Amino acid sequence: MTPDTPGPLAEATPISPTATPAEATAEGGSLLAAVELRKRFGATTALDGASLRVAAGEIVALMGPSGSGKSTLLHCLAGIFPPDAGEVRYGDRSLSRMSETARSALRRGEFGFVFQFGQLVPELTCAENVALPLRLSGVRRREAQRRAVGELERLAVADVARKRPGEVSGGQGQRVAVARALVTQPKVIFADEPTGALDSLNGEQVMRLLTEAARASRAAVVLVTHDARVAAYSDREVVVRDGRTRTFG
Ligand SMILES: Nc1ncnc2c1ncn2[C@@H]1O[C@H](COP(=O)(O)OP(=O)(O)OP(=O)(O)O)[C@@H](O)[C@H]1O
Repeated sequence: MTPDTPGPLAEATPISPTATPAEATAEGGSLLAAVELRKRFGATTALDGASLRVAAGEIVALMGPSGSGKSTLLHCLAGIFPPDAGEVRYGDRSLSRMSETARSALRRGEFGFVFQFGQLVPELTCAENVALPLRLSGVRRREAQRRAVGELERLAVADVARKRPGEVSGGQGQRVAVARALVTQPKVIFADEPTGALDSLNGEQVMRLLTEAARASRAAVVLVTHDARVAAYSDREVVVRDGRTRTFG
């Protein structure tokens, strides 16, 4: 973004807190909440009392120095690994009290993921990659393919539907990954450095498409980034430092 370009928030559609789906809202109106999370890896303390609340439809950027615990917080929030202490709540459910089967059903059904590298299956076409989460949820092949192509159109990469990930550019591949994260209409999208491997123009495009699509489907986004231009697409920035969150939203 050039300095004279209006910031992305200027043209973003404001979100309404009343859009929160009542059935998935914890006390205090948050969809997802981390309370006093602690996590160690051997002698390293990754999280040291990190807390965060995310409202339905809200886009939150986690920022902070390298090694401060951002990715660990994102992984705990997504139920990918458990905290040693503290609690993650999704609506009125505690992730730590759920079985691993229930947690993975939650991840498949309600969450979407976008990472920096290597997330597309190289043997499948881009459309098949986007259709994959639907197929895993039992959607029939033809319907999954139809919805995948629709999602690729929304991300302006329908032309790569039949190509394999190795045949598309980094920016196109990342849009395909965003399409795959959105195709199940998740309530929360977790994105860890989603533009980290892209140049700034492609990074801006991916962020614009990701946030527009998330707002259109009222999905919340939890985003880890080092880049202030990427964080500018969020509604709120939370700084993680030494395993602690500096704000509690
Ligand atoms: N699987 C792991 N095994 C051992 N140590 C880990 C593991 N994952 C994270 N850590 C350590 O925990 C701390 C927090 O790591 P984390 O990846 O959460 O930080 P980060 O803020 O996301 O960093 P970066 O911005 O560099 O990606 C670091 O000291 C890291 O080395």
